Amino acid sequence: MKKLMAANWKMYKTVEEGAATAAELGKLLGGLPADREVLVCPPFTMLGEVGRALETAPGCFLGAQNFYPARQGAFTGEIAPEQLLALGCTYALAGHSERRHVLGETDEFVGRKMAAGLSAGLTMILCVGETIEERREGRVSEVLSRQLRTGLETARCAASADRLCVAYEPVWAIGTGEVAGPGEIVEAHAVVRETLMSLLPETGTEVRILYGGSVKPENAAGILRLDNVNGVLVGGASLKADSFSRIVLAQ
Ligand SMILES: O=C(CO)COP(=O)(O)O
Repeated sequence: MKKLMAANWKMYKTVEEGAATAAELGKLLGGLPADREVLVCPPFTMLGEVGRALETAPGCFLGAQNFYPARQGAFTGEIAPEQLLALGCTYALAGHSERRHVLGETDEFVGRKMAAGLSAGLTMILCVGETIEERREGRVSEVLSRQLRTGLETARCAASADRLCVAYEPVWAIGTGEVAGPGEIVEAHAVVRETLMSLLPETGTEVRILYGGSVKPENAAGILRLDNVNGVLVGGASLKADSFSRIVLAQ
């Protein structure tokens, strides 16, 4: 199973800055090891330019951070999965903690996005993770299995392992510099794996599970060696080509 090294640029960069970072990244990743794949999820505005800059970089894919779960229609300000595919996107995120907690997306809405994205032909990354309060209350596995169950409920029939990934991103580790400890990551990824195996008995063992939350060049190699860690989803440290390429190549 190839490790997926994913960048989430969130709401950062102008078109020019994004294109320049992607071009630099393409050069730095010339010798991408055979067991790694790279994904860049920039803001909508620069999908075309970033896609073009990464076109010649082998093993690099383009992803969207979000979309609206409908084919087309009167949804002012929204973007459809088909419009992303037409721009060269093959991946998209759903259920990121910032969308759940800042933008109020519910488990049910995340489930609709998973179903719409998968049936349109995108590879979907379902993001799950507990808040610090939920962890203190001992509710990590309850929260993760609920988010996975509702996220995949309507999407299950369309979810083949090669077009589904899960990202475990503890909310308290995102953008805080406080990376989860190895024990916490292994435990949470085991819960995700078990839940996937019960929801998708045929393919649950093959779904890649990424870790996200304060991944840096200094801690990436250690995280990537942990059980059931099949890649990383990187925010802040993915914004500079140099630091993201060091994460991508970390051994
Ligand atoms: O939210 C994240 C990736 O989706 C993680 O962000 P940071 O790497 O900045 O903690």
